[in-house]
Amino acid sequence: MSVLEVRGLSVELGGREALADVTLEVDSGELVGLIGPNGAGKTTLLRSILALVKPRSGTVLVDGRPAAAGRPGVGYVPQRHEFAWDFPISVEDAVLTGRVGVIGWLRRAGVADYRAVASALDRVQLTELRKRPVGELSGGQRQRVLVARALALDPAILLLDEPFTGLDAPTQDLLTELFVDLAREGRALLMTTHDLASAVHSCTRLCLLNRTVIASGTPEELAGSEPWMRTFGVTASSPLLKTVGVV
Ligand SMILES: Nc1ncnc2c1ncn2[C@@H]1O[C@H](COP(=O)(O)OP(=O)(O)OP(=O)(O)O)[C@@H](O)[C@H]1O
Repeated sequence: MSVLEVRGLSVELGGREALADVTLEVDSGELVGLIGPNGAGKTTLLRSILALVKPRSGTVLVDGRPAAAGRPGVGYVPQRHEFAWDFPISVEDAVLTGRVGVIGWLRRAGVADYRAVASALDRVQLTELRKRPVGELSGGQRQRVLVARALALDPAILLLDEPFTGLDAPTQDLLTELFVDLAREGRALLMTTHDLASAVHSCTRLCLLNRTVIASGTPEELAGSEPWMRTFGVTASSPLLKTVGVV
């Protein structure tokens, strides 16, 4: 059984079809790159998996059970601008908010919660900054906080929405290495990204999306230009094809 199974998912937003008959599976041990142009429906797909968007039709199963908002087992790393960085809390407390679904809103965090936070901070190499207010962090440090916040749940699947936007090369390398390691340890990862070269290099599988799944396969299986041209609506002379190494 796959960790994530999306079957025939269609979603309408503002009277327009954002996703049409999307079928996708992500297994334990996979780092799947969700690739597509602006407006392709990538974020909508992640939000549907989190049950934050109601589909018109289709099903989403996580570990064989219907997706439900806030359920443990699904770690979500939103785009950086979606988090309230001006909220006066420390790095440690921001990461702890990732466990609210486990702790409950009105209960105090326990030893297991603080242990999970410490371990997540260690994985993103932020232990030294744990007492710093989140408002004082750089963009790269903020991105690492969001990853730690999702990891603190010890999720079976990690959903990452454009985790590399605006990051310098060393921070991007650190996170890429972490994602590859998490997949090797048996987690399932689904990541949207516009960094095509990096996705081709580091993902075990790519899912090309433009409202529906145009193609899915290992980077080697997607070595022809046709699915990329269809997904992005570009011609055979597009530099994009060079970036992904298919010409
Ligand atoms: N709340 C909303 N109401 C109406 N339409 C929406 C809403 N959110 C998104 N859309 C539309 O749904 C489509 C898919 O948007 P989505 O954000 O999922 O794309 P994306 O692939 O994540 O894009 P990007 O790469 O630009 O982040 C777009 O046409 C967008 O305008």
